[in-house]
Amino acid sequence: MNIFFIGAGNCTEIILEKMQNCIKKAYLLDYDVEKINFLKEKFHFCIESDFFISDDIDFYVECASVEAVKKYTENIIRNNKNIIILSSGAFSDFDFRNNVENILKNSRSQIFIPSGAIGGIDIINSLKDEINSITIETRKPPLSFNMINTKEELIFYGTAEEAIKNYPKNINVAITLSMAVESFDKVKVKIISDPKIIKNIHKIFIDSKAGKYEIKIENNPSNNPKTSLMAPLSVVGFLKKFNNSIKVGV
Ligand SMILES: NC(=O)C1=CN([C@@H]2O[C@H](COP(=O)(O)OP(=O)(O)OC[C@H]3O[C@@H](n4cnc5c(N)ncnc54)[C@H](O)[C@@H]3O)[C@@H](O)[C@H]2O)C=CC1
Ligand SMILES: O=C([O-])CC(=O)C(=O)O
Repeated sequence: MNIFFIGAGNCTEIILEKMQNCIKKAYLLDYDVEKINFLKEKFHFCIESDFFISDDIDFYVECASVEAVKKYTENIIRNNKNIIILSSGAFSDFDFRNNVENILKNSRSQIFIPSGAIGGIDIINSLKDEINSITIETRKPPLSFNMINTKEELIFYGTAEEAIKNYPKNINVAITLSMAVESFDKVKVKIISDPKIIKNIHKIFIDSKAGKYEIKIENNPSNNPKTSLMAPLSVVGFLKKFNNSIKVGV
């Protein structure tokens, strides 16, 4: 499999590590050359690259930033290529979302938004219109927010759209939930900076006509304290099962 990675940071390193037996060529794009050089040293199949489109590439994988998603997605889907997007926060921008949806009407591309650092998307996919409200409470150590508070602090309460504007590297999960439920009004977000914890904890509360659901996720952080290890692992899980004939949990 040949993969073009947008972003050569923490998540890309974890995906490369876990997929090294399945990847033939990994093209790396990053404006930080040191990150690229580090990964080239570590994995012989990595190639530094400017952005390009080619039939040689099986998947584009974005592990960079909301800004990078906005910069590269249009070109990828106009050229009928598939992309996996971790910085799902980009979809909180109505104009971007609308443009992407219009292009996809005449494209063979598929955009895959992995469950990332959370779970419960299967419940939302099943219930959809039955859902009244979703709340996500995200609790991370102060370092994730570049804070040094010594007492627990509620640093945000509001909509998913406002949350990602304020915390673009910490709360993509709220936009993933909004995309799953196809509504940007139903998801409310609480963000807490908590000095007592060392994990990234997400609690998701779903109130629906079919029942009530509470999901608690206690993620170990990766080398980037903002990012839970499960986020890149969700991309690995997706890539490994993409070609399976039996798909579980769809
Ligand atoms: N959907 C989810 O559940 C989650 C999403 N994320 C998101 O995944 C993304 C990657 O996370 P990490 O690997 O931990 O971050 P990281 O900061 O370690 O790596 C990102 C890399 O992308 C590069 N980059 C950013 N914008 C770029 C651009 N426009 N052009 C070229 N290079 C660019 C940076 O220089 C950096 O090397 C982040 O946006 C993060 O917020 C993280 C955790 C969970
Ligand atoms: O990794 C996490 O726990 C969540 C995260 O950073 C995000 O959604 O952007």
